[in-house]
Amino acid sequence: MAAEPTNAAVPAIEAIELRRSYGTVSAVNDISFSVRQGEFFAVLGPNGAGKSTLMHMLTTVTEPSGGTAKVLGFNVATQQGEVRKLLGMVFQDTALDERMTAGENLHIHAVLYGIARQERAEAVNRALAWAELEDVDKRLVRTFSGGMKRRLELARALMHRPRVLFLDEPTIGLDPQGRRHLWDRIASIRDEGVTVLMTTHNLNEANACDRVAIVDNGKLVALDTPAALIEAHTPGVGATLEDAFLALTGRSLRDQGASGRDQLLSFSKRGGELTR
Ligand SMILES: Nc1ncnc2c1ncn2[C@@H]1O[C@H](COP(=O)(O)OP(=O)(O)OP(=O)(O)O)[C@@H](O)[C@H]1O
Repeated sequence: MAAEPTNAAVPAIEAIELRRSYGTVSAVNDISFSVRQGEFFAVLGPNGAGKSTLMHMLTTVTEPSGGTAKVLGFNVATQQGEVRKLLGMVFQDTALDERMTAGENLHIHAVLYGIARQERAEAVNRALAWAELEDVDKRLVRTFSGGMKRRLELARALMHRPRVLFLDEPTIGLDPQGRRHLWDRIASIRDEGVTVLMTTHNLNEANACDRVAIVDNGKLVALDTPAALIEAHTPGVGATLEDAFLALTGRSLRDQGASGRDQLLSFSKRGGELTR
């Protein structure tokens, strides 16, 4: 079920003065940017910077407090149905039903996204092959490793051939083998012309993207190619994207001032993995 082609000049994603507040907290504060169709785009930021909130607004999960966001020209606040058909998403919390098999999880997605009955079995098989999970399609998902679950989620998100894919820290919690394997799968999406917006704390992954947006305290503080960010913010031989990131966002630990609830939330969002 391929989506209708869109004029190539229309941005894949557009945020205009986008805002979201929680009480007195400005989680996202007047952020504007535009992502071209087919672009690989990373959003980087310290803990609590507003990355997930931004992604949730762009995917119609969270209503903006102000401003506008569009996916391929459709407004996320007023044209949610159109937007949802065009996008795929993999968030940090698994959306798989662990009491079902891999094949059943994919089949349900095919039904929900309107893949025609006669095409479903082939779509499920194609997704299993893409995720390299053909041999375990009848196993319950709760018996899968973290890497297998993440590959299954990604394959599922691609089943209805979305034009724009949103990935919230896609490789977090995986061992180097699992991370590399999943990253190779993500990189293969690039060849198919799908636009990808991902949040990540992994600077190598951000470095491999076409452009990187750096957010801090709900604000967009820089947006450019990795090479241009390094050149502009930490010129010098051997400077890295991590150097540029630290130059732009400082070195203070963001969880330090957070409430106990925030720290627990942040910890559990990472599946119990301590990252700092
Ligand atoms: N549902 C909510 N209710 C209240 N505050 C929230 C809620 N969601 C996010 N926040 C607050 O908004 C701010 C931004 O949070 P967000 O989760 O978007 O950051 P993040 O950049 O994704 O962080 P992390 O890297 O730790 O996942 C934080 O101060 C957070 O505590």
